[in-house]
Amino acid sequence: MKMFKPLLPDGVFWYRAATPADLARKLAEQIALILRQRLEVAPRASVALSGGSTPILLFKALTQQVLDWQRIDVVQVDERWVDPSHPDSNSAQIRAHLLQGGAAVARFHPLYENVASPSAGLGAVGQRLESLNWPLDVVVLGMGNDGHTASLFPDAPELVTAMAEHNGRKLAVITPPQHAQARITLTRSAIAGARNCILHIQGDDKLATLSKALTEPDNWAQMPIRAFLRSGLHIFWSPAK
Ligand SMILES: O=C1O[C@H](COP(=O)(O)O)[C@@H](O)[C@H](O)[C@H]1O
Repeated sequence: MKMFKPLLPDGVFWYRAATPADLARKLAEQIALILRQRLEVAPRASVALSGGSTPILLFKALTQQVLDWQRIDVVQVDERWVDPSHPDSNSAQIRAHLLQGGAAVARFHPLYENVASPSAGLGAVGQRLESLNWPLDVVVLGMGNDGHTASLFPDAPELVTAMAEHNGRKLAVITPPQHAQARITLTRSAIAGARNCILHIQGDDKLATLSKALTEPDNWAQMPIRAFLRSGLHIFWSPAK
């Protein structure tokens, strides 16, 4: 099993664990610590969570954390435009694995509305997010092996707008040509503006993707994750098993 640490830019922190479960525990502790510290100085604290397969163990570990959950805002990094009963729904995963037990009282802000398309739902979802205190306190990103993060896909026609650095918009609709489902995602500026940004990845394939992304840091059009591989990022990695 390879467990090397890639050569990271200055100010990028690296954590690794022996298994995905250990990694999830370590990361949940770190997120809870940040949220508790924030709650000492602010009435509420926020965490934005990714979808896909990687974060499920994290959700389960996070739900075990002792936190004043009533004062926590849970946001999605991105969502596939499917009904919450669909197995690909990222919000359904958060509901099933995180918003349980003590964490059930957290305030959840799904990036979904029961309308035909993300374009039709964008206004209502955006309005919901306006009630949050910005910037977000913690954003936990995932990464696909095509270099996408959130739903910022390399080949999406909306990518340039969603990646605009000083785009005042927090959300973008994304229609990745390779995927059947349209998406809604936090924009680069909403993610990059967060107080804490974490990348959560597992397995040698993701490590290889990360190493590739680090070779051409400015070329985010091919691998949007590159825009976030910068000082202040905390990367949590473990082998896949
Ligand atoms: O489609 C998505 O993929 C990425 C990575 O997912 P994973 O299954 O490889 O963990 C995820 O970060 C993103 O939120 C999700 O919508």
